[in-house]
Amino acid sequence: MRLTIENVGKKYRGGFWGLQEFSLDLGPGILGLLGPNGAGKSTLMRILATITKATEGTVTWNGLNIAHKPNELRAVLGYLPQDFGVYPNLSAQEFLEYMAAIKGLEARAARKRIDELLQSLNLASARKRQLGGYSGGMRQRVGIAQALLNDPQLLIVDEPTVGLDPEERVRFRNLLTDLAGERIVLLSTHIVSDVEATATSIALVNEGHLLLHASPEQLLRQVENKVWEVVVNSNDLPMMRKHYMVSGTLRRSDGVHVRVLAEASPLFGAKPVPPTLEDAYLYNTAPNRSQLGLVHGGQV
Ligand SMILES: Nc1ncnc2c1ncn2[C@@H]1O[C@H](COP(=O)(O)OP(=O)(O)OP(=O)(O)O)[C@@H](O)[C@H]1O
Repeated sequence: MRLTIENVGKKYRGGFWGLQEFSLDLGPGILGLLGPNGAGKSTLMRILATITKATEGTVTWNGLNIAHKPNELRAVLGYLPQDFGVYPNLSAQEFLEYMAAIKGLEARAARKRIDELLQSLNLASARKRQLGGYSGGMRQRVGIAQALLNDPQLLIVDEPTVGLDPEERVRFRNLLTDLAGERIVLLSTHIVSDVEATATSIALVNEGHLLLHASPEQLLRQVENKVWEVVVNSNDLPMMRKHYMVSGTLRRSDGVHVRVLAEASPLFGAKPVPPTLEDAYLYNTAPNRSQLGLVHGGQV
């Protein structure tokens, strides 16, 4: 199974390009599509889900152009859009039966599949309750259930953890990991820890462009020996932020522990620390990259 995206661009009305010269070649695994709001993630996902057409470039699914032959992909596609709406007066069971009918599943096979999904998504006991009374996490699990009705080979989930509490978020990530295997899963998010926990590869997207496609390990290697920690007085924080690429701060009894991204030791007393994906994300997307090269001799 292969999804190939070649030089894809999407121009919106008014001439604005939401996506440009975007290329990726994907096989089975979980791809984390990571980028800030407005980067173009949903645009790409809508093109892949055959909801909107690319203005230029091609997407092929197992060699077939999805713009010309969308049905081959649609038959094996599961899609959880960002603005997934549920019908508040339907129960989970009714909603899934309705979605199965829309997807053209045969009724008996659909009932069996719905039973399995309600069990595996821990919704069986709530199946008869109206969706309007579900928590955010439960609603997202119903969203995933409808995306899995046809046991998709390509599963697309757009910002699935938005609005979930931390416990629900962790549960959802575990669920995605369990779902991987012999399918391509595309998970779009602006939350680094979502992809840290699940992705086999990460595509960083910014301003409509693919910045890079790499494994989490490759991303971490990129910032190895470039992350430093320095303890400063809280009054010095504004100055630190002005002159350095600060990727995090922690208040402790001895002062503020500031994580700084820099090519070389940024300050006297700065300690090298192991990088995280959050550091790598900032390294690639920060607007003011000149801060990386700043080397200061003296203490703050
Ligand atoms: N229908 C549209 N018409 C015009 N511009 C659009 C349309 N949809 C998206 N855009 C613009 O295209 C760019 C990419 O949007 P997109 O929704 O793909 O980003 P995103 O990475 O998914 O961010 P978010 O998480 O905020 O949705 C943004 O600048 C957005 O304003």
